[in-house]
Amino acid sequence: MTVTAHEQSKAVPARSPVLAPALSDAWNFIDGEWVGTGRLFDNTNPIDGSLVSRVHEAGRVEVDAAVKAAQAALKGPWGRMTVEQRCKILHDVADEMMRRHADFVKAELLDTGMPAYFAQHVDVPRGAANFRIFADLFRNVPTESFVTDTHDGGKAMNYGLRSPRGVIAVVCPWNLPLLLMTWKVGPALACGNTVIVKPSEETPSTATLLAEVMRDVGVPKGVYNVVHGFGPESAGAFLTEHPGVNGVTFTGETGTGEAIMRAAAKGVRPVSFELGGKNPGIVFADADLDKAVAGITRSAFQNTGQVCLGTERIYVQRPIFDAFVARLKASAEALVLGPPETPGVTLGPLISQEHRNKVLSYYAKAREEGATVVTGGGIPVMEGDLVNGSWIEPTIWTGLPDSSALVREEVFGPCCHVSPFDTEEEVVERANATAYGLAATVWTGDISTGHRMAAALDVGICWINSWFLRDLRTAFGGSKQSGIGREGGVHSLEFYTELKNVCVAL
Ligand SMILES: NC(=O)c1ccc[n+]([C@@H]2O[C@H](COP(=O)([O-])OP(=O)(O)OC[C@H]3O[C@@H](n4cnc5c(N)ncnc54)[C@H](O)[C@@H]3O)[C@@H](O)[C@H]2O)c1
Ligand SMILES: O=C/C=C/C=C(\O)C(=O)O
Repeated sequence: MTVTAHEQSKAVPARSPVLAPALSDAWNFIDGEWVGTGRLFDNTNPIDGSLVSRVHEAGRVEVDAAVKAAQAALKGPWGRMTVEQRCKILHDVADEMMRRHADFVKAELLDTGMPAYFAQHVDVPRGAANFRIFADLFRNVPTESFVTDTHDGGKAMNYGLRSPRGVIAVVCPWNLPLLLMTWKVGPALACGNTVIVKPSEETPSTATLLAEVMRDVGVPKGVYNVVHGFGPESAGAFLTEHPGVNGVTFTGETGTGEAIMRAAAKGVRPVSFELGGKNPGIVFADADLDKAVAGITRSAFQNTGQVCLGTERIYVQRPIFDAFVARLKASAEALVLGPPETPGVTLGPLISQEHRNKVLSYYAKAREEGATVVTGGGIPVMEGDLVNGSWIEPTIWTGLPDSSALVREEVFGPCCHVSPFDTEEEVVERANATAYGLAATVWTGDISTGHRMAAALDVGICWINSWFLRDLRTAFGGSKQSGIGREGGVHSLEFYTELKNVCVAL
């Protein structure tokens, strides 16, 4: 049952109730209005399984309404704004997000259970920065121009003109919901597009809250729309199949990317994909051991291993292998599991019981394949209501061959396999022997080694003596099955705009 705009004005509160206590609803946001459907699914808190909200699943009707609203908005006040006005309003969005920092943190914690400091210092501020950086950048990007000699001895002038691509579908995962959604919405809007966001069914809250922000700062109706639901036979599929969508930007699993690519093939619509990974972490014997252990602890376990850039395959040069494993074990065992706002907590739960079952199946597989369990390997003992959460132990294995599923497949949990290597050539070959190519982190005391490794590794992003250190002006994306295209800085223009060449005979 769709609630009409007229009924909504009576039925729906001025603010969406995402932050109200349990049993509140998360609504779709279409053409500046909250839209309920009566088809509700539960959004639960992974720390204890409690109900966060009931979410209105969008069907074809709501998706179609969102597409029509987004198309109309391209021709309305939004489409007529000057670049300056558009950039100013995106700064207003960022300011309002930071003013409501506590609300965004709370929404993100309820959906994901991530430690509060992570949402406070990474997820939410990066969400705001994703609007500022692209607003500032696109205001100042030149287009190319060439003078051409013509056959008759004259000249012609060529210049580039960029225009928005149109209606952009933004399909998002659950691991860093606000950060990853705004990473797409920021540049899409800065380029003058309109968007329809399909947040993950696991994490609907911050996208809904952002709708309030958009409305409160005066983003015209139809520019930012949210449709809730699942993938196949639900809002995700309906949106990506919709002929009125001019481009699909997606972050998520490689298999889902394949399904979306098939949907986008109809009508030859472009895609921008940030997909899965099985990223190597490589530690040379000359590395600063303290920094390398701290870095790999973050890259393997931060956000309970639910970071696409995380490292589940660690290669350590043989002379320091035993010392490194002992130090990493101590560091993993010092992580503190618990609810987001408990002081000292560094690790939250996995996103859901379903995802925990998947990760635990890999923990079982590691044992079957004869891995040495250095630490972890199971479910931690939690107290009170937390026993109903999707908690899992950070886990380190050694002793598996490179052919093992654990070393080849993305687990997306707080775990890594550590293996010794002898030479640079060997580790490059082993690191590259994967279908994925998202990121790598290399730890070495010799910067020349670092540069050689960066050039030799088949990845879109290579960190040397660092990890997840981001400058939003740089290219971001994966090679091989980890993605299609690059976003970040001016690279985002390639997907979010159409570039037209104008040739003028002089
Ligand atoms: N490369 C990157 O930058 C990056 C960043 C974050 C996460 N990831 C990847 O995301 C995955 C974890 O996220 P996830 O489990 O939410 O991913 P997922 O692919 O299961 O879901 C992502 C989104 O796609 C939707 N979806 C699912 N099937 C669909 C379909 N057939 N059509 C349209 N939409 C569909 C889901 O509802 C969700 O909103 C991991 O593989 C991780 O590596 C990659
Ligand atoms: O989980 C994946 C993290 C991706 C990070 C970004 O997209 C980013 O930092 O822009």
